[in-house]
Amino acid sequence: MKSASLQVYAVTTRCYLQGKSLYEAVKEAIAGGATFIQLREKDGPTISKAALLEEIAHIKTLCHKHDVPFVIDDDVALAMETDVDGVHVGQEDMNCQDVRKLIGPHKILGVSAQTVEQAIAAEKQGADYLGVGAVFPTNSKDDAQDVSRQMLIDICEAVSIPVIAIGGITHDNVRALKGTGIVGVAVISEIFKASDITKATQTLSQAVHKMLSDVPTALTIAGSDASGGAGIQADLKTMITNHVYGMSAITALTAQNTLGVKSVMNVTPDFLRDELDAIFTDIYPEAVKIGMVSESALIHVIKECLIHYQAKHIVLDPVMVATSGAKLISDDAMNVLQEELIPLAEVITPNIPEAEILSGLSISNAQEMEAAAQAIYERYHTAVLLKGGHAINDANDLLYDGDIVWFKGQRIDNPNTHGTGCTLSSAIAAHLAKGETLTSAIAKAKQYLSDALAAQLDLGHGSGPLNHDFKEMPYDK
Ligand SMILES: Nc1ncnc2c1ncn2[C@@H]1O[C@H](COP(=O)(O)OP(=O)(O)OP(=O)(O)O)[C@@H](O)[C@H]1O
Ligand SMILES: Cc1ncc(CO)c(N)n1
Ligand SMILES: [Mg+2]
Repeated sequence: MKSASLQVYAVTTRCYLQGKSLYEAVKEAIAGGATFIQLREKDGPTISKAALLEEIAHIKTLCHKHDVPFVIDDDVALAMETDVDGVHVGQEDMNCQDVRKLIGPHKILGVSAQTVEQAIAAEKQGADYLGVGAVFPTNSKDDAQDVSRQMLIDICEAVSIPVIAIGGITHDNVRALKGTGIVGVAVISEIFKASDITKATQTLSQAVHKMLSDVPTALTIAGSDASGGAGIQADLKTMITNHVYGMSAITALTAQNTLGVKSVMNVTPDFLRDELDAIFTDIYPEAVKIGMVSESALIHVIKECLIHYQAKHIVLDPVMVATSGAKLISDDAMNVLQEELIPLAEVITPNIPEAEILSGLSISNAQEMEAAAQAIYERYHTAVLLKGGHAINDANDLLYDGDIVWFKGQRIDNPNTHGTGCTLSSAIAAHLAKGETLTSAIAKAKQYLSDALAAQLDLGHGSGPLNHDFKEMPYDK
């Protein structure tokens, strides 16, 4: 069995067929691109044994004609009697080692798993693939246990046999499974509940192919840093090392290095619009990071384009001052940024001085960070990640989105912090592009930043850049 045959795995049900025979329904599903068929009789067969055997023989011939594997759920004896391609068993069914012995080495054995331990055990006992779920809420299986995205990722990493996801999957939500490591999805109602089964399978199949083949994409709208440690350059390095395809709309060129900013040349609003049009009409970014934008005319263009193209997962780093102390935004643009861009963002990432300006409160301890983050949140209704890099003792960042979540970090003894803010915000965007939740994107981004800082690169005469491409020495909290 090839992994490719697991891409669109159709699990049958008689619930919704309304007079159509199961054979007809399977035929339509295969015509629409189903690559695997599992016969499942949730409450036992509703037809006579003789009719069932005849139906199975019929479906088996059809599947073999189209090179589609055909297995039976639970009923090992029936699978052997009908000599189909294999069986699928759950944790409550027969032990998989015993099933493997019964069916022999050549038949397909699929196993349902909900934990890493179950997955590893099933692989050891001879499973050919794993079905993991429920990944979304579902009505098709009452006892289905919820499996988080992280659990799905952990299971895919823990085993070398192919993994498919199951449970509540539709053509609309399948994108969210991107980047988990699965090779396909199993569905019941998305296919068999449809009045046009062929069309529904085609739509699902297209969405699955897109989910499996696309690399995640992200865009940074920011300024270029000639010395490569911050801005666009930091963002693109961050995106590629976090396995996301990065694109850039440059708002300004800065002649800067680790000692400071010598001069700035903004692009024209028309040129920025051309950049954004070129990007959004071709390779659509699944997340957007916004960094340095120093003029209000540029902010207007960004706002219009983000709304026009319905941009998602916007991470706004309200860059005001460079690490070296240089001012990177005009006062007038500051106000426009606050009023026009902050409300569009999924999260904003001010450092302590920026949060003081945005909240009008002074910050000198953790309680004051919480109060300032809450004040900013209440004003703009946008989640706030208040970064603690400018605090003295630690490097704890605070997310306020109605609730408070602290992301704890140890202060790393490294004076080379040029571009930490840019790196953190683009890493968050990269993980959002991969489908992570906001809190898990922030946790992973912070870990990446800590590792890049702990790698102790020491370049330039001032506060130098991070090692975006560290390979070893992961920083252990
Ligand atoms: N010495 C350090 N050790 C560990 N983490 C740090 C250190 N300095 C900064 N950080 C972390 O780096 C991230 C960026 O925070 P910081 O407050 O430095 O942002 P910033 O001032 O916007 O950065 P930039 O100077 O690049 O604009 C945060 O997650 C912060 O906790
Ligand atoms: C271009 C650019 N963007 C952001 C920062 C913030 O550190 C910087 N120094 N330069
Ligand atoms: Mg910053």
